[in-house]
Amino acid sequence: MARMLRRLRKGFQSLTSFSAATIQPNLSASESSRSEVALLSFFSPKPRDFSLPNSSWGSEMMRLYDHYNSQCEAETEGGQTQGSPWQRLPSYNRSLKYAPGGVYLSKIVQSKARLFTRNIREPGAAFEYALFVNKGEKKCVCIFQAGWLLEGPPGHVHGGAIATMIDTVTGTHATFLSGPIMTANLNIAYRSPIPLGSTVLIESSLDTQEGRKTFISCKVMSTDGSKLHTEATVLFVSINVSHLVRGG
Ligand SMILES: CCCCCCCC/C=C\CCCCCCCC(=O)SCCNC(=O)CCNC(=O)[C@H](O)C(C)(C)COP(=O)(O)OP(=O)(O)OC[C@H]1O[C@@H](n2cnc3c(N)ncnc32)[C@H](O)[C@@H]1OP(=O)(O)O
Repeated sequence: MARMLRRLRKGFQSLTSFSAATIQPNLSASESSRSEVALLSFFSPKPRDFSLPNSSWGSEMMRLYDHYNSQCEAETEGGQTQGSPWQRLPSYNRSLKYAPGGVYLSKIVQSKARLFTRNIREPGAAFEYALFVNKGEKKCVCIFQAGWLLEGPPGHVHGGAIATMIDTVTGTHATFLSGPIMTANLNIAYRSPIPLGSTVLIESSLDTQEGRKTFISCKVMSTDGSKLHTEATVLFVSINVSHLVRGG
């Protein structure tokens, strides 16, 4: 049990200690990002980072990725990091890779467990997204391209898929700010439908932290900011990681 808890804690801690990707000097940011993925998958034993660009990303997704990624802290040749409040958060297909599960999960289920938003293999089919956190302003921006498997109303994104992305972005943001949390309350107002295949911005901002409670607001908008698609308020409650192992 103590070993399980140590592994869970390690997973949460790693969320706040990522360093931004190093950009190769002779390539454009997009070329560099794409080649980084290819190289990683061939030579690195590291798990795949799903928030790096892939061939399914459209031009708007790439433009926004390059825009935010260029503002992130970069490692200099001396191994120092340049002071920038922005940081790109990597994203893996297991929420906590080493979490052994609770008494309520069999070993078979746990070994097959995959993060909901990262479990469809075909690039571009479902949730394509990358998150950037601004430590100074305590806000987080996600660029999200909604694939064809997320259809709800004809030609538009399912409300449950939008809720999933809001929970994912604000939940990651709350974890970054407050450590291990669970969503206690999620209120959503759907203002205008999101066309399937489009790229949108999801902005998460901290409202208040009161004891164990972290209150976050979230907006889903068109990339030029002219259209509000969805807004939400979310309450997260800090938990002791043993809450997850014991099954609540
Ligand atoms: C899971 C963590 C994710 C980490 C990410 C890791 C790295 C990143 C990797 C990948 C990114 C993906 C990120 C995804 C994130 C998704 C997160 C989810 O979707 S979580 C699943 C859905 N949520 C549940 O299943 C909760 C079920 N509920 C519970 O377990 C409990 O009710 C809990 C923990 C929420 C609270 O239980 P208590 O016993 O610990 O605490 P009490 O005393 O009830 O509440 C504490 C305070 O909060 C208020 N509170 C609690 N629930 C409330 C509610 N529903 N509405 C309003 N207030 C509430 C209470 O009134 C109290 O306030 P007063 O201190 O008295 O002021």
